[in-house]
Amino acid sequence: MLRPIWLWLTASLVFLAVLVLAEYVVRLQELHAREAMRAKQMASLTELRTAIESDLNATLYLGGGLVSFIRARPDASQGDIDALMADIYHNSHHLTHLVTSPNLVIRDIYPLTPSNANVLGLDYRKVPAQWPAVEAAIAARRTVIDGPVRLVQGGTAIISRTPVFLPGGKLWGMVGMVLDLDAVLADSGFHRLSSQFALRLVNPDKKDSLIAGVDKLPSAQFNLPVRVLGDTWQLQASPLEAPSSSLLSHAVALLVALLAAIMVYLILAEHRKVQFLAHHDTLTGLPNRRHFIGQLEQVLSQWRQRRRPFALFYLDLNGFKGINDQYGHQMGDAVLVEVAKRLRQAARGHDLVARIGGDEFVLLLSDLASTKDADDAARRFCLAVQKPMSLQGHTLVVKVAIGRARPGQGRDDADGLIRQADMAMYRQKTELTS
Ligand SMILES: Nc1nc2c(ncn2[C@@H]2O[C@H](COP(=O)(O)OP(=O)(O)OP(=O)(O)O)[C@@H](O)[C@H]2O)c(=O)[nH]1
Repeated sequence: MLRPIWLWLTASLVFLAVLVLAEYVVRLQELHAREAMRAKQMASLTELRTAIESDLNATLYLGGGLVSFIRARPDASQGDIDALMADIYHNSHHLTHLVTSPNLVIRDIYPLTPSNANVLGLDYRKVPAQWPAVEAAIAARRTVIDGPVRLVQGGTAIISRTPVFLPGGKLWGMVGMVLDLDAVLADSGFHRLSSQFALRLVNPDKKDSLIAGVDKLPSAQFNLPVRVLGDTWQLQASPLEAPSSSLLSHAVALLVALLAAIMVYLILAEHRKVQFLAHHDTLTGLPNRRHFIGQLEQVLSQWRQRRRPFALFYLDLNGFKGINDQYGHQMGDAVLVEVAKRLRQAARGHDLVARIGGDEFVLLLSDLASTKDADDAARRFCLAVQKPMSLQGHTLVVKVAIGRARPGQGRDDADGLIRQADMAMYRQKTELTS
């Protein structure tokens, strides 16, 4: 029969196994949720990157038209160039102004506002703040993006400077475009996404100098290249909200494991109860005939192999029917319980006491040193039962008859030996009565 410790052990194992499995499922779900969230974040940032790129490049490519026009018609009148500059300005969204500087001296600005009119006639070579960028663009023979710079009229801007080389290779001068960076970022959704991400736009070619966004980002989880003409900037981002692990899911996993363990414990406990009832007498709690025969068969098989001595006694109460008749059935039950208790107390550790009938008990002593031991035990059992017992306000003395079976003197199977002991008991009872 299952021992209680096994019930606890099995239930604990089930608890652990189910908990590990449930936690695995919860972790898997969390991982999926995190991956889905990351994909969503990546999609938002890619959309932002594309918006910035297309906005800036579309405007800067329009400037390319002006450069091509000058290259094709270096002798075009200022009026023609002004008309083209106006056209470009009105076809772009975020252009603050355009500048043309033949021979590196600012000649035209569109639109010509009072604030920038005073830079007309400025020679780049004489402005230390601007000359390095102009010189770099000439050396690279391509458009160089500079900025961000604070505009006199407010906001930040980026400046594109394109050197214009005539077909013979001679430098004509520069074409400059000033773009309102704040407006580009606002339209692209940069500020809107700043509520979800710590965002920054940097120029890696200039030691990660900041173009827009937060000053510092210790570990950017997203890094997207933003291509602006020939330059590549970096859009760096880290989500502001860390993915949270759901406490509720872990609590549910724990609960499921606990319920599984409780269910297994109850099923095993019920199974144990059924097993106990099948092998025990409900009144006295002693093993019943079925259990006794099973044990006796084991002892018999050892006896057959090694002749290991054992003793089997059949013990019957005398005049038990009279107790029932005189004091009632309940008193009879109490006597049976008391007898069972006394027999159990008189038995040694590995002796087996069972109740196999109304007032009939059997005793199996499987570890005997000698025949004398068996006689002593029989006496001990009889004396134990025959001591006066006080039950329900009455004092009773219950006498017993006992008989012993001796293997090797008849049928040596379990039923045969029990019958032999029964008959020996019956002989003693008849002798006592007569
Ligand atoms: N109270 C009670 N009585 C039982 C139980 N099982 C059987 N009995 C009664 O026990 C009695 C046993 O009958 P007998 O073997 O004739 O009893 P006895 O009076 O001891 O007879 P002898 O053995 O010849 O001395 C019967 O009256 C049964 O009804 C039980 O569980 N409880």
